[in-house]
Amino acid sequence: MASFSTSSTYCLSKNVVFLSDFSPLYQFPTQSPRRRFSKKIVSMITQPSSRMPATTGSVKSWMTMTEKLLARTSEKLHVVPGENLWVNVDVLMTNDITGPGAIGVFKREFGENAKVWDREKVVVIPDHYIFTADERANRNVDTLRDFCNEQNIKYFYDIKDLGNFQANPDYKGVCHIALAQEGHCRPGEVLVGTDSHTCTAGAFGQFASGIGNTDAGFVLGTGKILLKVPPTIRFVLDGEIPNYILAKDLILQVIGEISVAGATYKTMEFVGTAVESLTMEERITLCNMVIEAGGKNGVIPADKTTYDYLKDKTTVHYEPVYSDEQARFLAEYHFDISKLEPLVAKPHSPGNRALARECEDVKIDRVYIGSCTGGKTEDFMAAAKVFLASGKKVKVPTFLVPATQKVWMDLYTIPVPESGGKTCSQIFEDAGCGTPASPSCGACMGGPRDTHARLNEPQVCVSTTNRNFPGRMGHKEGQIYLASPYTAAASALTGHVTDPRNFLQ
Ligand SMILES: CC(C)[C@H](C(=O)O)[C@@H](O)C(=O)O
Repeated sequence: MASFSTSSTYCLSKNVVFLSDFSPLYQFPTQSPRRRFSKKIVSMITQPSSRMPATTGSVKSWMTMTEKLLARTSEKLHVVPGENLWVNVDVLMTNDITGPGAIGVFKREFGENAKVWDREKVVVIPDHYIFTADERANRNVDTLRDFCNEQNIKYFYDIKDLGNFQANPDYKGVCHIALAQEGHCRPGEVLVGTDSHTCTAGAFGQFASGIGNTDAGFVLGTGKILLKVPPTIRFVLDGEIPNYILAKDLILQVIGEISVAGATYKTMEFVGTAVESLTMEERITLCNMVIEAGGKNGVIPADKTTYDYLKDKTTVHYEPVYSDEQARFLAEYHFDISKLEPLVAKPHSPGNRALARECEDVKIDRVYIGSCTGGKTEDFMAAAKVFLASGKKVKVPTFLVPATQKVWMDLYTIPVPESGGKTCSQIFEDAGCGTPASPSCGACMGGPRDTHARLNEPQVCVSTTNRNFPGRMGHKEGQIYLASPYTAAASALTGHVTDPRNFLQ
């Protein structure tokens, strides 16, 4: 278990309560690396069960949200942490990096002519290495296209004209944000994807988790996945959020507290008045980074904010679930967010938390605003607010990579509050930033050498992305400071890591 710092530097009246011990149940099964799917198992789990779970008995069993989500989707009345379940998947997402591998497993195990279990539940989103001349990267997108055509996949967000993303109306961009914007994230459901940041969708009150290609190949064939029920750690974030703090600060605070292994194979459930006050895009940021603490999934109870966001995005009926008041949590952490200060994660770990104001001697070479974590409309609005408040120009190259086409469009059309009607794009131009680039994961994960904004030199970058491991954005000696869009914009204006309060107060 992580060590729990009680340092007052972070000014939080926090306490940690350990509520129960499930530890003997976390043993991972060992598997042969060349496991092949047994025909018997496949047919056993794909046949409808003739035996319904018992409904008699007077003992009420309390469950957490995640336990309820997994119980419902495995057709059980009650589940406990550590239990292995065959879960029915509502949505399987794959992208251009992992999709070809998952398709390969599916074909190998189910046969060249096999059909996916449900053509409307597979969502295929090219987004990572798109705007590149790299032949292997281009081939990956072609592989996705061939498969989607062959299988008649309903939701394939294709791109053919790499020279002009706008000529591709189907193309969306970063998969986790596209999933949300296109209405594939719904409370009460199970969404899995071949990308570790699939946990993002937990913001909608659903079970969402990244899976490997072997599991994805199996899901493609059967619609089922074998999951061990994770125990839940509850994070209670209370207090009014100061106007210089964003969800990125909240999650950096949490990861800094519990470490990058502090939630390994556990659910991170976020509640409290601060969480309730977050917009959907901010909730997305919070859940997006639970994997950086090892979390199996992150989850936020659905509420009016969720339902309002979904109103014009889906007509699918969904049923939210909530943790019982008496549910058993592995531990509970309490944070008073009103006292939080802007944070960064220093190189080379998302858990390397520091106060932005304590890093102001760090000279930087560039700033990157983009990715599933920090490339949403509200992230750019936040950066624009800082540029607007300063009235100054950036001192270092500042790269802007909108997550999706919709975000890109928003930058050119939505007026920034209190700007006299200016859009983000105008404010960025006035501040001397780069032009918003074609939507994709861009340089967040490095990518081929010709990727826009890739770190090709051993430079220091302040970034709104989610990972700062060595080599993550390209160069293995690059240094990445993870930060909120406020802190990233403030740092761009000074050329040093900078606390945004220098401009926002
Ligand atoms: C491409 C994918 C395998 C990878 C992940 O799973 O996390 C990427 O999205 C990332 O953020 O590092």
